[in-house]
Amino acid sequence: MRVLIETGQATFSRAGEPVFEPVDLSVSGGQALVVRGANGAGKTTLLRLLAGILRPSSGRVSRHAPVAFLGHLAAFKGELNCRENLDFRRRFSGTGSGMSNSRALARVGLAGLGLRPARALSAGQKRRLGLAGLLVAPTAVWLLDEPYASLDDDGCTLVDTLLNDQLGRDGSVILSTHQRQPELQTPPEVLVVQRFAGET
Ligand SMILES: Nc1ncnc2c1ncn2[C@@H]1O[C@H](COP(=O)(O)OP(=O)(O)OP(=O)(O)O)[C@@H](O)[C@H]1O
Repeated sequence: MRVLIETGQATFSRAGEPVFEPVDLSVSGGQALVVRGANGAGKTTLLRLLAGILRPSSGRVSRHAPVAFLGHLAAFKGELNCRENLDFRRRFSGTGSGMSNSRALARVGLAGLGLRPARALSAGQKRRLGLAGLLVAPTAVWLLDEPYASLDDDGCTLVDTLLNDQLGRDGSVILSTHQRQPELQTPPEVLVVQRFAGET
């Protein structure tokens, strides 16, 4: 299977010091990678590096396919309603056509909330809207930071289903999680991010 995203000895520095020990990873279509590590180890930083939001201060990050990043805080405009946010996401991503708004909202359990401003959604509903964003603008690589956060049991099962669907389309998923191990048809690889230990 084709490699969709990879790194070679990649790290990111703040104030001249690497956040985490250099990371080598390679994820192909149909593969999932779970990123683990202690609080502050650098999981979010690594995912932002993979997304291209940050640039590596040493080593390399190579993206061979379009990526979507879903962070802790959903990147939605609070004053826009759910449908408008999904329209924005679709236009902004420029990727191929995905689900319609109404189908995506129904898929994530937000049917009937299309006209509600994003700021008026509960924490879990905001996470679900983020998932809908992945469905309206499909990409080969999903980078998900704590995708189970704020979700109820049904929401967590929904995440697992969407992950399995993505892998079934030969997409890739890289996700961080403290809460639970994803229940996937093919067991994911695990990468433990190690906080930079300093020069020895
Ligand atoms: N904008 C920033 N400015 C300065 N330091 C930052 C910034 N963002 C993160 N850090 C620091 O970088 C380190 C890694 O943070 P990061 O959020 O990547 O960790 P994490 O592994 O995702 O943590 P958690 O499990 O708590 O979510 C931490 O020490 C954090 O304080």
